[in-house]
Amino acid sequence: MNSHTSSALLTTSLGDIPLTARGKVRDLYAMGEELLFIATDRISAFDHVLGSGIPEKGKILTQLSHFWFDFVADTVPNHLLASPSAELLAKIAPYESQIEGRSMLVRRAEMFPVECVVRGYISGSGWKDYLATGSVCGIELPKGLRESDKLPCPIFTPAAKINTGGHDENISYGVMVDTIGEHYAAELRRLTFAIYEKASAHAATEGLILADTKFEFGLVDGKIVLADEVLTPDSSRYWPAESYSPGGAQPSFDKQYVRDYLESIHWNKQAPAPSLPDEVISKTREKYLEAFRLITGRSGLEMVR
Ligand SMILES: N#Cc1c(N)ncnc1-c1cnn(Cc2cccc(F)c2)c1
Repeated sequence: MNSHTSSALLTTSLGDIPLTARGKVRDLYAMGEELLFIATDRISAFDHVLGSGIPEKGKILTQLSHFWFDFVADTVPNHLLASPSAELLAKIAPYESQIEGRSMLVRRAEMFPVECVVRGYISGSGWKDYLATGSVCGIELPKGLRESDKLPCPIFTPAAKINTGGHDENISYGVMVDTIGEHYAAELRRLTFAIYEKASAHAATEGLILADTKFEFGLVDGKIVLADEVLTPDSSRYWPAESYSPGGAQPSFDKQYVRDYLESIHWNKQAPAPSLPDEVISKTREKYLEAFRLITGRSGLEMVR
């Protein structure tokens, strides 16, 4: 066990602000209409939270979300709280040093129960569905695609949120319409493509392929807002363009060291997730910092907000 073992990463509450949701690597605390969205240093791989955290991962990914929320602000409003209440600020003040830079104060939104996934390349669950059916989410694709091939045009491949912590389930656009109605389904699809177009173009200028990404939207005062984290390596597949080679899985920009290590120890995924050697931790941290520098153009981890 090293200093970043998972036991040091789990907090159950922030004072009297109740924990309202816990993901693999994110925690959400709620105080009325204001939420505290905390990105932890936890890292998951192969759907398991590992026994070690990556120092500053939460801060790096939060600052990336801030950057991207601002970058696409002219395309879609977001859930960030412009002015948190004095009461909430007072409540979190004792924890500021623990959560500084890796927390977002956001407005409670009525979240759509759909993950809005857009794919510019065929990979992951999309590749599995394509192999099985020749299509993804009911969208028929050209025959003969190789894994990681660039698609003729980006596709919208929504997924239904599965609250049990399992995999979200790919659904057709028609099912999405049945779930949230034609108006919202069409608008979320339009926004998803518009954000992806802007973000993938920016990533490409920095030598990064944004292969796919997942957005979550909600309603605040009846208006659609972009919520959750956005365009982070945890919600997106980023590939280094210089090593792009279709015909197989691409190296993950941020998690390849972790994946290679887990493969090297022949980790049995039914066994408890192992801790990581310090070298894997430090190299992985460097990859997150590199993504931050490339995407934001900022040399250091100075806060965006
Ligand atoms: N963002 C946001 C949000 C919002 N602005 N209003 C209401 N609900 C949510 C909300 C609910 N679940 N999640 C995902 C999630 C799960 C687990 C931990 C997390 F930190 C985050 C996001």
